[in-house]
Amino acid sequence: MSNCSSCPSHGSCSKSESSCGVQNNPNNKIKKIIGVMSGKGGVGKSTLSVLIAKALNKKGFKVGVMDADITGPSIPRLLHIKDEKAMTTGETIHPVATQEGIKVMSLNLLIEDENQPVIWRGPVIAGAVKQFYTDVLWGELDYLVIDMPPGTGDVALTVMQSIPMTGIVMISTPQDMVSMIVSKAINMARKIDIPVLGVIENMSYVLCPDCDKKIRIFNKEGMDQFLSNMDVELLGELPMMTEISSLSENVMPITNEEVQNVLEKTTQKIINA
Ligand SMILES: Nc1ncnc2c1ncn2[C@@H]1O[C@H](COP(=O)(O)OP(=O)(O)OP(=O)(O)O)[C@@H](O)[C@H]1O
Repeated sequence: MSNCSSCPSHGSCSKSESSCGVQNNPNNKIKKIIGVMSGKGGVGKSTLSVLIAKALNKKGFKVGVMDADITGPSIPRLLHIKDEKAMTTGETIHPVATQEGIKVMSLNLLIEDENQPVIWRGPVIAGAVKQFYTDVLWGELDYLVIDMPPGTGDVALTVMQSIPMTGIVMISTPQDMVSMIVSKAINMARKIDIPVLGVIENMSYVLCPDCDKKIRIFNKEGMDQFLSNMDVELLGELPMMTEISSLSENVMPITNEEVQNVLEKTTQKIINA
């Protein structure tokens, strides 16, 4: 059932209640929904979804993470809850909460063996993601961070059309092919009228362990050109580093100053969205 008063887009939406296809669960009060998207797989979407959620949680906000990457769900591992299972009562699914209180829903929290593949066709996957919005008891949240499915296909489109998103943070890496595909994702978001809050360039450089020099493997000019062509803000550049790649094994927060700066700028942008 569509319910304008409980919708995160209430007040900024041009649709009437009768023309709205979004189903809001009346038991949930979610203030803002932020998608983390790329268009290209393997660029760090899930990693950044977790880092952004943790940064918002550290600021004292109530945060949830929805793992909409149904065929490659990695959020439970990254948040150290891979052995937990979500409970269901009737048609309601209860999210699993992390130690710091972040509520999480992922297909891997519903299946017995995380190593089993999900061999479903697009519409079934899209239906599962919609259920993560309508049937999960998120309760009161300041922010729901959605780790978007990779690509700009059917599932991403359904998520973007059926969940009222406040904005999208795009993740890219400094490679020509990636920025071309990320441009498609940015154009897709704009066509559906979802604001793109900015781009995080992940794996931008490696820090020399001896002299701290930034070693850039890819051409930086290509990224500058991409940002200006797409008229999109750069939220920051993240180094390629072990502290980030070992997020699923390491429970200690990442202390690197550059990572902190990128997360601070991103969370401020989300808070002001
Ligand atoms: N800045 C970084 N430094 C080092 N490793 C990183 C960094 N960002 C991501 N990785 C690693 O790259 C791999 C892919 O990251 P991640 O799973 O977050 O990408 P994704 O875009 O969500 O992928 P998929 O599309 O498959 O879901 C992971 O092994 C992750 O640990």
